[in-house]
Amino acid sequence: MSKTYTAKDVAEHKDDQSGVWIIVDSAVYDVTNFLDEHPGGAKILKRMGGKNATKQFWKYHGDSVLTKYGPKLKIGDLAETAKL
Ligand code: HEM
Repeated sequence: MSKTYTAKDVAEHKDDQSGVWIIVDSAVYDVTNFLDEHPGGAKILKRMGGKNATKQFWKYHGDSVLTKYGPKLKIGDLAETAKL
């Protein structure tokens, strides 16, 4: 079973200390260990830490990016949109 997180949980993870989590669509990703690997750079990703990055994500990437990295980085779903 996948975990669910609230937007508040995600908002508490926005720096090196707490970890960097982002929301894309209804999923939560922990990109803490991906920051230095990100081809678009750590800075732009860090800036979205704790936030809903859906709009920014789809502006720069296609489905294939989530197919490739999603399984590695996804930690759960957003509680508000989780289907029971
Ligand atoms: C789960 C989160 C993310 C993953 C796995 C990811 C992965 C990647 C990958 C694999 C690329 C290389 C280009 C490609 O294959 O399409 C890339 C490029 C890029 N990403 Fe991300 N990214 C993430 C989140 C974000 C976010 C939130 C932003 C913006 C705030 C962002 C901005 C960019 C930019 C600007 C590029 C460079 C595009 C270019 O040079 O044309 N990424 N990212």
